[in-house]
Amino acid sequence: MTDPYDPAREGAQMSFDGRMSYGDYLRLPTLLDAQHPLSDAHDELLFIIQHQTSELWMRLALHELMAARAALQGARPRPAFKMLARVARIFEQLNSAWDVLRTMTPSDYTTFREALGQSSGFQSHQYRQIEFLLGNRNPAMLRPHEHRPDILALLTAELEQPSLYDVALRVLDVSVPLPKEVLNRDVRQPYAAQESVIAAWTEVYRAPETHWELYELAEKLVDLEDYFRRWRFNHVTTVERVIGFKRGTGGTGGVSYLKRMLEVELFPELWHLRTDL
Ligand code: HEM
Ligand SMILES: N[C@@H](CC(=O)c1ccccc1NC=O)C(=O)O
Repeated sequence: MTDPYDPAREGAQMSFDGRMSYGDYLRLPTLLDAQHPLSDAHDELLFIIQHQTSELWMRLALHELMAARAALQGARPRPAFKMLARVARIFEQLNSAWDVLRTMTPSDYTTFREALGQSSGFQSHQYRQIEFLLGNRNPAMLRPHEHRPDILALLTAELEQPSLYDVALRVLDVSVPLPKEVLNRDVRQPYAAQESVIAAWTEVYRAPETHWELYELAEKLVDLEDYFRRWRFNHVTTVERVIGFKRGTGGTGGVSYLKRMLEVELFPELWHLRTDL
């Protein structure tokens, strides 16, 4: 009879006394001690893990987006393209995650919804920072964070900086000059589409071979927004499936609020230019 396989014979490390192990490096004790359901409902753990994993992916998305913006500001477009492509994939990951959550029926959710009180994804500061960074800016969204000066400071600092799209427009301006009002706008305020910007991006799309990097930048942004729109759509559809037209725990109209958010255009001119190309 042969001995059972022992990975130690081929060198697998088996002793972690005084050595950093997998769990040490990944801080698993902290990570796996952060799930505290407030009810006895079976599905509450799914709900918690779904949100915690989403927040982890959002953390990575922010890391990539901030680096991509810095790379564009530093005239390093190629590393920025790589990071933007990764962010689109992160959103794809978040999109697939809805398939797991959708296994929770309205009957399952009502067993613990009351335990959530007035908490809601509406108060996700990382989500709000992603929106602000991409260019969907509304200072009113700072208010739910007023009780947390540290988070408020992060979000306010984000509003003070040009958004990813503001930076993309400055890159565009180097080859296709834009009006001063576009470049010197108050970056804290919501962005409104401009005819002059449509005209500038149209030049890029009419001659991709002349403006190859701008063309690539534009398509990376469109790709990212495409995935982001799918996330919003998956969210609102799941919400309607699970709570119908009830008001949200965060106090908004629920589905009506989320449907309104479907109309947001992050990089409006990149979509508008296509009609007359
Ligand atoms: C059964 C599952 C879910 C339900 C019923 C639900 C419901 C809602 C509702 C009704 C709102 C509107 C705000 C309010 O009044 O509460 C909202 C906002 C939000 N939810 Fe969810 N949600 C679910 C899952 C998720 C998941 C998995 C995430 C991932 C992080 C998420 C993130 C958000 C975010 C970021 C907002 C703010 C959106 C914005 O302001 O544009 N939600 N959700
Ligand atoms: N707004 C949801 C509650 C909810 O989904 C939620 C609650 C706490 C933490 C995250 C949540 N997810 C997204 O909004 C509701 O109205 O049922």
